[in-house]
Amino acid sequence: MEKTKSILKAEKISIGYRKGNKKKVVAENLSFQLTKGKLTCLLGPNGVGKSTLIKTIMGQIPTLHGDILLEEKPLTSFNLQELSKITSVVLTEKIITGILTVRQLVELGRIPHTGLLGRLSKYDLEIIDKAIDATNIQYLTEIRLNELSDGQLQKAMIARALAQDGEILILDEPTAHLDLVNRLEIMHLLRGLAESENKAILITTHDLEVAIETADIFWLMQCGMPLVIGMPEDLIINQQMDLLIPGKGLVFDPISGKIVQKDKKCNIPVSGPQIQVKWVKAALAKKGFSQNLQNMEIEVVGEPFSIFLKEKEGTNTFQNIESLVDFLQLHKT
Ligand SMILES: Nc1ncnc2c1ncn2[C@@H]1O[C@H](COP(=O)(O)OP(=O)(O)OP(=O)(O)O)[C@@H](O)[C@H]1O
Repeated sequence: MEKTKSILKAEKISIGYRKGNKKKVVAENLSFQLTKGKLTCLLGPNGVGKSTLIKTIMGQIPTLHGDILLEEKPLTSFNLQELSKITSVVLTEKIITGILTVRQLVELGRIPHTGLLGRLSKYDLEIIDKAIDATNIQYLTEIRLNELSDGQLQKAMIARALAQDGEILILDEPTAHLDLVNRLEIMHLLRGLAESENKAILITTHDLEVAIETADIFWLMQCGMPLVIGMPEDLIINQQMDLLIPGKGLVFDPISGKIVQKDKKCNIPVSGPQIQVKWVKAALAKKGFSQNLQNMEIEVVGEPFSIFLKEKEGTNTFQNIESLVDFLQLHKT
């Protein structure tokens, strides 16, 4: 299959749950396609239906309306074993089988190909080694799962999914319990794997900033609306990131790529080296000094770090941002 061809697509489907003859529609009019070689991130507020969409794409729950096409055929025409050869899934739930070693976990990824009691062939062992190498966990192979950190466990789970060797990899909140360094590492790893292994990778995440840095494609999901799809940078320029923030006094700041409080930008003139100016302004904005410092100017000098607060009455000098903020709070509020 060509590198950029979509492997899975849907046109105006509805998703949700059936109980008896009652339907609960979670979202409708959803159109999308998953492309090999790309990392796609599904983002949206809590409860909007991301997990429901993921479960539908995995074939765990049927659509309420319309078909999902996998390799041009309806998803419903595949049985579970066929699906597990094409789609590998990493869910958020922690695994209970903590006594397995990392290598044994990765070997489980071959079950769709070997059967539950099947022996691993030379080819299976090659695929397992490749998955371990691709996720950089060679040093962990003999460690038991209950002795791993959350970040290491997540990598082992990704290696298991890679060993399954499907063309689609789906991960539900793969960075949920991780610190910033591990979140970035996992997302860069997934981004690299999408390209080097030519997988279509779909993840759900609430980690907007890390996702902007690493994703090829965003699917933005919002209540009652079709998915908004595009490269994160295009969506930022087209002012569509605010769709992720329903009110609550927050806005997406297209300059920093972060969600910030409305009216918390600092408009006080601050001059000096770029980094120092950025953080002086950030501290003033955080403390609410956005526009209310009349007839004042701030000059920052980098070496040695000094801040000059210039007013009609004279200039005050500070050696750090904290003392500037303390002074302003005491005298200007
Ligand atoms: N098994 C189920 N039966 C009926 N309704 C369900 C079921 N599972 C989830 N829902 C409902 O579907 C809606 C969407 O839930 P879903 O878990 O898909 O949202 P989400 O976007 O993944 O949320 P979060 O970001 O909090 O994980 C919610 O109203 C939820 O209560």
